[in-house]
Amino acid sequence: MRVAVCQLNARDDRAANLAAAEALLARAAAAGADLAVLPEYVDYLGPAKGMPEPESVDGVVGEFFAAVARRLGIWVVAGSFHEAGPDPEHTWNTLLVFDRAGALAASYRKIHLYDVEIPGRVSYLESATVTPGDQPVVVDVEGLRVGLSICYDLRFPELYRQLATEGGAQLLVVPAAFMMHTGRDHWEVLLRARAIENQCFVAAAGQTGDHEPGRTCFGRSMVVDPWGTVLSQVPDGPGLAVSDLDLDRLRTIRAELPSLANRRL
Ligand SMILES: NC(=O)CCC(=O)C(=O)O
Repeated sequence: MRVAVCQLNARDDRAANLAAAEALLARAAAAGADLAVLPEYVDYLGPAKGMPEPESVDGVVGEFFAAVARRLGIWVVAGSFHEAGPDPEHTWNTLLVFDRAGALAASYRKIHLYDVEIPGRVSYLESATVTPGDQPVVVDVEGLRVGLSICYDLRFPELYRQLATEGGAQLLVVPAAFMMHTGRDHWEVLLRARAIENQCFVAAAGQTGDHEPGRTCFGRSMVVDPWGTVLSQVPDGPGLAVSDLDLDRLRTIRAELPSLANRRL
C-alpha cells in the first residue's frame, strides 16, 4: 500500500482550494499512491464571514472528491469540511473517505474540539461553531485497517489506543491544520508517539502557511512507521510526500516488541 500526504495552503477561495487539492491528488496518483490524505478544512480556511454554507456529505465537497477519486482510481481521505447538522449555529468538522470507484466508504466527525487560549499566540474556540462527534471510526481500505482522526484529536492518546485495539487499526490518518506556535514543538513528537505506542503507521496531512490574520499553520506533513521513524515529510509550502507501508515490518515490530499485547490496563 502506497500512501501520499498532501499539504495545502487553503485560503478563502473555495474553487482555488479544491483545484489545488485536485492537482496534488493527481500528483499522488501519478506517483502510484493507493491512498491520499488531505488536510483539515481542505475546501476553506479563511474568515468566518466568507465561509461557504455548511452542506451534507453529498454536497459540493463530497461530490467533488468522489469524482476525483473515481477519475484517478485512488482512495481519498478528504479531511475535512463543515458538515451541516440539525443546529443552524453549529456544524460538524467532518472527514470523508472515498474508495477508488468514488463511493463513500466512511465518514468521521472530529471528536476533540480545539478550544485553546494562549495569550498573544493562539485564541481559538472551535466549540463556538462546531459540534463534537462521538464515534471513533476505522475503515477497511483493501484489507488495511485505517483509523480516522482530525488535528487536535492527536493530543488524546486514548482515541488512538481505541482505534488500534478495538478497531484493529494499522494506519492512523491525521488530517490537520496544526498551528505554527504549537506545531513547532509538538507536531512531530505527538505523531511519532501515537505511532510508537500503538505500533501503527501514521499518515498526517497538514495545512501550511498563512490562511487568515492570526492563523498560520505548521505544515510538515509526514508518514511515520510503527517504530516511530519518519518515512517521508513535506517541506514548507504546498506539496506531497509518498511512502510505501510495509505491513511485514508492522507485524515484526508487534511480534518482537509486543507492547500492545502486554497491556495490563
Ligand atoms: N485545528 C486544530 O485542531 C488545531 C490543533 C493544534 O494546533 C494543536 O496545537 O493541537
